[in-house]
Amino acid sequence: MKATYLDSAVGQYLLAHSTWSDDVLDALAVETREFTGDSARMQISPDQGRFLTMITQVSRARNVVEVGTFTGYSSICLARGLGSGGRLHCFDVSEEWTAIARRYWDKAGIADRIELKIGPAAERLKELPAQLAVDLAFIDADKVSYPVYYETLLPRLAPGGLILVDNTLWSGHVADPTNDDETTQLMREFNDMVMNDDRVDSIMLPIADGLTMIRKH
Ligand SMILES: C[S@@+](CC[C@H](N)C(=O)[O-])C[C@H]1O[C@@H](n2cnc3c(N)ncnc32)[C@H](O)[C@@H]1O
Repeated sequence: MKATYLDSAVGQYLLAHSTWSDDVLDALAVETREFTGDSARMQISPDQGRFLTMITQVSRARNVVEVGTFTGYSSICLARGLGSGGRLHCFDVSEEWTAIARRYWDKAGIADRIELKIGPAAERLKELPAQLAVDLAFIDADKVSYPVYYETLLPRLAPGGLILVDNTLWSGHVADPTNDDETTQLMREFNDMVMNDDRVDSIMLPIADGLTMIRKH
């Protein structure tokens, strides 16, 4: 488990009572650590991955957008939750990291459901076809651009559509009034923006580093 807001015994119990064991994802986690070193911390955790698969399934999402693909862990989890004909549109700036993702999409047998666009997502998101209605989006890229990703994706969602946003608890720093580092302040501003947006309802879940689930009215 990544950052946890539970004590360790409860955290271990939770892990032992959730299903997620998977050879492809385990191998991807190992290769990501070997190839990217410290950057491997950016990868989502297995419990979060299982949640992404389940929420994609239960929401019956057909068109899913991911902003921040890295080496592919979350994209595999999202793509696995898609029903027949479903598509995942991925965005990332890194050719190098997403080359690993492409290999694992093949291994996981889901490459034909995924389209990847390389470049700054704030620009490349504008290339999504105008008629494409997004059912579910997962935002997990540069924190400074979270408001732009949110404002770009929200109008594309049908009523009932979902946006999931990662790292919204930022290791708990957002709730520490003595912490005023730049990213903590950005995350607080983003969280306040969502909370004050009357177009949506939202819930902040203590999964991994905080995952906010936002539902458009
Ligand atoms: C936290 S990682 C994503 C982790 C991924 N969801 C996973 O499960 O492994 C953030 C990713 O955002 C990408 N990124 C950073 N700035 C970006 C930008 N302006 N546009 C698109 N992607 C960006 C990085 O290249 C990195 O791969």
